[in-house]
Amino acid sequence: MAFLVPVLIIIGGSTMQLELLDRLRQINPIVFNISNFVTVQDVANGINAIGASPIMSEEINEAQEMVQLSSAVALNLGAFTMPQIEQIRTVGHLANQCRKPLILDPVAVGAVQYRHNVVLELLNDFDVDIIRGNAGEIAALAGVDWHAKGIDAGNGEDDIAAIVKLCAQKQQCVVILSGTIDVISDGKQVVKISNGTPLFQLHVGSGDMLTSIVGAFAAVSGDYFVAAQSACAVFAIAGQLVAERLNAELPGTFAVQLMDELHLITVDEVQRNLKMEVVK
Ligand SMILES: Nc1ncnc2c1ncn2[C@@H]1O[C@H](COP(=O)(O)OP(=O)(O)OP(=O)(O)O)[C@@H](O)[C@H]1O
Ligand SMILES: Cc1ncsc1CCO
Ligand SMILES: [Mg+2]
Repeated sequence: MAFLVPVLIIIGGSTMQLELLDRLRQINPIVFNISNFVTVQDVANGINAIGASPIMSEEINEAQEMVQLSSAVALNLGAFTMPQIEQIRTVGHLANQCRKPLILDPVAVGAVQYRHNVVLELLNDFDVDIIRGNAGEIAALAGVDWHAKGIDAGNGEDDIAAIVKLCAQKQQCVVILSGTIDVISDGKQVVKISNGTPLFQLHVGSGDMLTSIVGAFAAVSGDYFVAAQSACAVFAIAGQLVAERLNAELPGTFAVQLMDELHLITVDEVQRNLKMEVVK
């Protein structure tokens, strides 16, 4: 087994464990995803590229085996149908029973009331460990007014750090609000990561990829707040490194090179580029 050099970045009492990236690549954890049909391929390849192992299923009869063989479970609610909700509910319960980290991506709950209602019911049914959404989605789950636009974040006036913290307190889990700045809270502390590139917004499914990569980091860390921060840093910096090499807005090239960069990015590159602050 290769020697792991611990890289701890401590900013104002919050700890970022960048060596989780190396641990993830050594362990190659299986992440079970309930994906959406729009971005399933990107999600599978994103998990693979970073160094984990994806598996997808829509069949309730294999839910138990799927949860048992995986080290984390990511539920993406991007395009569910009613029969699938029964599978999602079963998988959520099984993940709790088997103590597997459970990550939720509440796609478009800020824009579609039906989805919002379904997601709130599910959140009452089982415990999620990490929620990852954009501002429109996290504001909706926090109960804050926001003008979400379909799957996109939309606009709002409120302080996003306060929204993430409120959402984390309300849902009693770690919450990631991704966007120009990723804001992460466990309900007490709030951390901001200001890496990334606007090119992420030109690739549908960037957020879905991040959600499942958060699952891969949670699979190799007992601390979900730290896992969430590390995943956000690695993903945003991977995109940023690609954008810095491009000399025009090239969404197709960005998507292809993002996959390459997820595979190539090192702890050292993350450490050198990280822009992180603890919110007081
Ligand atoms: N303007 C931006 N500048 C820098 N990084 C960005 C910007 N917008 C998004 N990102 C990054 O893009 C990634 C995906 O987050 P985003 O909030 O766009 O997800 P999303 O809205 O759920 O996307 P999708 O619906 O396409 O899956 C995150 O790593 C985030 O940091
Ligand atoms: C475009 C789209 N519609 C439902 S899910 C999805 C992908 C982003 O989550
Ligand atoms: Mg999304």
